[in-house]
Amino acid sequence: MTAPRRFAGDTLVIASHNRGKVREIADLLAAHVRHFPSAAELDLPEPEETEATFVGNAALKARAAALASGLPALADDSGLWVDALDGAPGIYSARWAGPAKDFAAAMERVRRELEAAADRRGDRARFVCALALAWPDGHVEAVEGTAHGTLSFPPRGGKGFGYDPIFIPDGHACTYAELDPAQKHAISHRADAFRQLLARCFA
Ligand SMILES: O=P(O)(O)OP(=O)(O)OP(=O)(O)OC[C@H]1O[C@@H](n2cnc3c(O)ncnc32)[C@H](O)[C@@H]1O
Ligand SMILES: [Mg+2]
Repeated sequence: MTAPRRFAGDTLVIASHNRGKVREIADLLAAHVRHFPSAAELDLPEPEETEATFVGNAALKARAAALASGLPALADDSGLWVDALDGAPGIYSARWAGPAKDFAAAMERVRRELEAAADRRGDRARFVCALALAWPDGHVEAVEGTAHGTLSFPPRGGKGFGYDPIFIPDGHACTYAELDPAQKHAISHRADAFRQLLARCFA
């Protein structure tokens, strides 16, 4: 096995067009990287996510941004995995919200499909976050983090983004959207992935 490649520079492109994610990634990176322009700030195109896995799509997005910018780039591909829906919406989590990014509608679809699920496997779910760090020469390092929990309806809380208002992380009584950013960072799927990436590429 070859050793992981370390990140040595002071600028890392955040290859995401999702402002909620970019904010969380910037928080989690702040102590380790000096400059982290986002793909939107650099006007980089948003590639089509054609892979079948979180890691595959994270690598695709990171590689595209590294090639287009000539700088190392970090991408996040994440989503909500609902046990009773066999993992849906999963890698399609953003697509369930449609071009208008209507997460109220996407959360309502989760509720409807959960209610209709024939085998009533309950309300267990997890958030998954794959992070991929790519260099302009095409090299990629990738990790995947998870946070387990249950779903709760109606949606609650005004913090966070996306599906946060329906996800209650294990060990808590409130949803992700009711937690302050620092509390979410202590337990989130994204923080879990960052712990692994920092140990692998920034140590
Ligand atoms: O691909 P980029 O440009 O990074 O932005 P995106 O929003 O399309 O991101 P994804 O393709 O990874 O889709 C992930 C979806 O899952 C949702 N999601 C990911 N992490 C989340 C979190 O911490 N809390 C709530 N929802 C989350 C989020 O709203 C996205 O719609
Ligand atoms: Mg996306």
